[in-house]
Amino acid sequence: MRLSRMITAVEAHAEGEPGRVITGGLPHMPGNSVFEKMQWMQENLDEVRLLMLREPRGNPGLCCNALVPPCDPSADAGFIIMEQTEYPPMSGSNTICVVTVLLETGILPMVEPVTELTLEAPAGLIRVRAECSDGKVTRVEFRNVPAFAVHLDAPVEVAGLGTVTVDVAWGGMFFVLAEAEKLGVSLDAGNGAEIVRVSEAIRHATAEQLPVSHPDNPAITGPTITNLWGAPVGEGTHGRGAITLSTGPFDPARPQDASGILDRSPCGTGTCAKMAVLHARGLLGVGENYVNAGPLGTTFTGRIVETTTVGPYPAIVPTLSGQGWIHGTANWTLDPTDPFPSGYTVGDMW
Ligand SMILES: O=C(O)[C@H]1NCC[C@@H]1O
Repeated sequence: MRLSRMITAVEAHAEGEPGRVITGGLPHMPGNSVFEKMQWMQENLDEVRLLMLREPRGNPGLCCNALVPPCDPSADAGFIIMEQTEYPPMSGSNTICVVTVLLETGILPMVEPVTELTLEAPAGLIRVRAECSDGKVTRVEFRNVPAFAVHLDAPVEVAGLGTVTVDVAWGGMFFVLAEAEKLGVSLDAGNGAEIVRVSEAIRHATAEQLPVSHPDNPAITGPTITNLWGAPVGEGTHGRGAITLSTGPFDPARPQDASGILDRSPCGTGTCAKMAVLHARGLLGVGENYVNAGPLGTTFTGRIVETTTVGPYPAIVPTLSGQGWIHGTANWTLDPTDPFPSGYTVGDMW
């Protein structure tokens, strides 16, 4: 066997959303922060993201993370997040997967009943409190980067839909948010194909008409991801969301061919963006919980712990919690003669 790559990974999911964690096999990535390492990877090693996320080693619904040494001396580990069309600066489900893998495989020591640690994400330092019992991480709560709304009730012209009223908010990624009922879109998981088509059209139009960038890091732009939200349906929940991740480019001339995938979890950064919008509208206060349900009925619990500002925007500091589960380990390899060194996609499911 000849190998040009051998990548070890632990397969995990957070409330249903898969987040593969690469634990070995990648070269040193230079940079003075995990954000810079992420930029280096994007420019020099993007084939690894494609290799891991595309077929035959991946699928449209997969997210992936690379563990990297942190640059900030106060951090215990660093991680670069990879999704189908971007390197998100932060991600809730991926943070939960990374913490679960770090502690349940012994990369970092687990202390029961609570392990406290700090991760360096591309978006910054993330303080984590993991509840642990009998060697299992039973809940991961993290203090997210500050979340804020940039646009509230902004009109966007969307091909095929007309004028759509949207919010644009940052929760670790830049989201465009719209109310599903006003669009006549059912949030039932069985309606996933329509949710994805409508969401991609809205995201594309919003990115063109209302482009945004992060005041503290203008290299972070968006919106790149969509949150169609609705009224709660499950007991003890406060809201419901269907988050669409793009899986390919959007062609405005062929909106019916839009390719995207629903987050299987309630989406941690999407929940934080929604909380920032609710807070900006005076509908969610400091100390209040927001339990958000995703397409599988699983939940993430958000909580506003304090307020702050980011550039010109009033912001909230949210915590977010949920659980992750390891469901496999893998040694992914690449034969130097493999004709698909970056994997492949086929239009039937991408
Ligand atoms: O939980 C989250 O924040 C994410 N899940 C997949 C897309 C986002 O990164």
